[in-house]
Amino acid sequence: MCKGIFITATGTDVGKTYITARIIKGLIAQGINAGYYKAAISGTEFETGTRIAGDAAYVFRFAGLKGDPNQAVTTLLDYPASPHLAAQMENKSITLAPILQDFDKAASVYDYVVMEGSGGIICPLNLEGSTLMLTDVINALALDIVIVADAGLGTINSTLLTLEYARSLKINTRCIVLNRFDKKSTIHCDNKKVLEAMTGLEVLVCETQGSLDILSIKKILLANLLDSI
Ligand SMILES: Nc1ncnc2c1ncn2[C@@H]1O[C@H](COP(=O)(O)OP(=O)(O)OP(=O)(O)O)[C@@H](O)[C@H]1O
Ligand SMILES: C[C@H](N)[C@H](N)CCCCCC(=O)O
Ligand SMILES: [Mg+2]
Repeated sequence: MCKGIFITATGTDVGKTYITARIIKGLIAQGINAGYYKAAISGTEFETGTRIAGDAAYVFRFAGLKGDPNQAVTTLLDYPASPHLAAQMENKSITLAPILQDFDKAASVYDYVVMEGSGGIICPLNLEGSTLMLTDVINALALDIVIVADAGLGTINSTLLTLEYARSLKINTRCIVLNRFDKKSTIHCDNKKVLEAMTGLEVLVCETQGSLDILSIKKILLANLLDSI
């Protein structure tokens, strides 16, 4: 039975891909057949005339995943905007069914799927006709989430807002990861303490150019796997 986790963040460019890659690599190092999936990538790159889903390519390369990274993404969009807008610009319509099918396909290949979100927890995938929000996908897949947040000033507000929004939609948060964490920073260390106290969640850290230690991986994810035993 496939288990999975959804990696969201307090916004775009916060480190979802960076952390996702390290989670998958850490799981594979534990002998778990883990893989990657993303519903929509906006802001593709071109290499020798081929459109590349950059996030997926980075994760496949870093975690040593086999196959075509583009196949791990349902909708590839060129323009670096909210997926709903980037899709409109290409006359595409992002709908739920293909996402659920592609996640199930990933679940048939891997024992554990780490799904990366787009932007932050509130991200429109389609605002024309049938509205589709990223949270609709999280709920349809019944996935827990990990919230990636910057470690610095402002993260108390943005992390708690993200958490409260998830809770308002009955989405379960597994833990928080403070990214670009500097253990010498008074603010970063206090942010970790405050968020632990105010949320009751594990607050893990990843330093700049750093990784997640295996204890963190076990705290976040193996608990999921243990649930299924
Ligand atoms: N801990 C870190 N140390 C060094 N570089 C980092 C770290 N976290 C993120 N980065 C870099 O910062 C940039 C943004 O990170 P990333 O691409 O993971 O963000 P994202 O949340 O996935 O963005 P998007 O919303 O576009 O998917 C990337 O170049 C990434 O390699
Ligand atoms: C283009 C960017 N790198 C991401 N792929 C999409 C970010 C969506 C942000 C939506 C918003 O909150 O305004
Ligand atoms: Mg990303």
